[in-house]
Amino acid sequence: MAKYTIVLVRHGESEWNQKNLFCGWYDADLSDKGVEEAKKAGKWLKERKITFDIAYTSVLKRAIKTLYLIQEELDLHWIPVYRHWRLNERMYGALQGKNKAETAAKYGEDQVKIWRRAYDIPPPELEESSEYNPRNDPKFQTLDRRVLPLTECLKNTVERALPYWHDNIVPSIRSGKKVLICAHGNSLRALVKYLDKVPDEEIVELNIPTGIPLVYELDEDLNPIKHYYVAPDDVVKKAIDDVANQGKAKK
Ligand SMILES: O=C(OP(=O)(O)O)[C@H](O)COP(=O)(O)O
Repeated sequence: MAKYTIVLVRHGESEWNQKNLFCGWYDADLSDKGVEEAKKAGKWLKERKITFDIAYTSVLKRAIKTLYLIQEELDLHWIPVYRHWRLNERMYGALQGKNKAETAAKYGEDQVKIWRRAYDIPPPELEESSEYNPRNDPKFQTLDRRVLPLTECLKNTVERALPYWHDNIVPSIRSGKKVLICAHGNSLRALVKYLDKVPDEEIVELNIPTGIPLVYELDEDLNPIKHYYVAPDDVVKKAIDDVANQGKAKK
């Protein structure tokens, strides 16, 4: 019997997802399709009578806006929302701004899969002078420069996301609050890896689609009992395959 239920949602399609660019900490907006996906996510939750007391998101607008659109569908504008950089997408290093298919054509699909999905192999670092360096971004000026990454593998993302999970999200869950987390493909892969204890070599095959709520039922020790997407299986499968195929040389 589940003691707690939490919901994870990757934001709707961003303008950079649409262009098939590595995005990471770049603050891309939602595409028109992404706005519709976010609204649909809210409708799916409403149909299932899933509601929330509190929500967590990153400091990136694609996740913040998706969360707000879900709140609108559920008429939950009033719940507390916490935004934190530790829920940001994985910092994609020097790949940020590059097209995934073109990168696969140049370096090979196997290399791109390693950069996208290997647990502990980070892409090359951003140059200090890069326009994408978070150390030059006003959003992050109050943070210690040493915590701001120039690249991350998933392992690094797990390591920086989990303190926020343990210190902020877990106490909310344990207090009985119904929690929604609206984040990113790889910051959610980090959380799923931790919750489901997915081995390093298996996390490579996990892809999370945009805008489809993923429900986790947890026991009293916060161990997952089961998880499921709220969309029809064929919709989920196609969306997951589409994410995996973004790293192919030709789409
Ligand atoms: O910014 C990104 O993720 P997001 O769209 O979930 O924020 C990445 O570009 C996702 O790319 P990936 O699926 O190749 O890891």
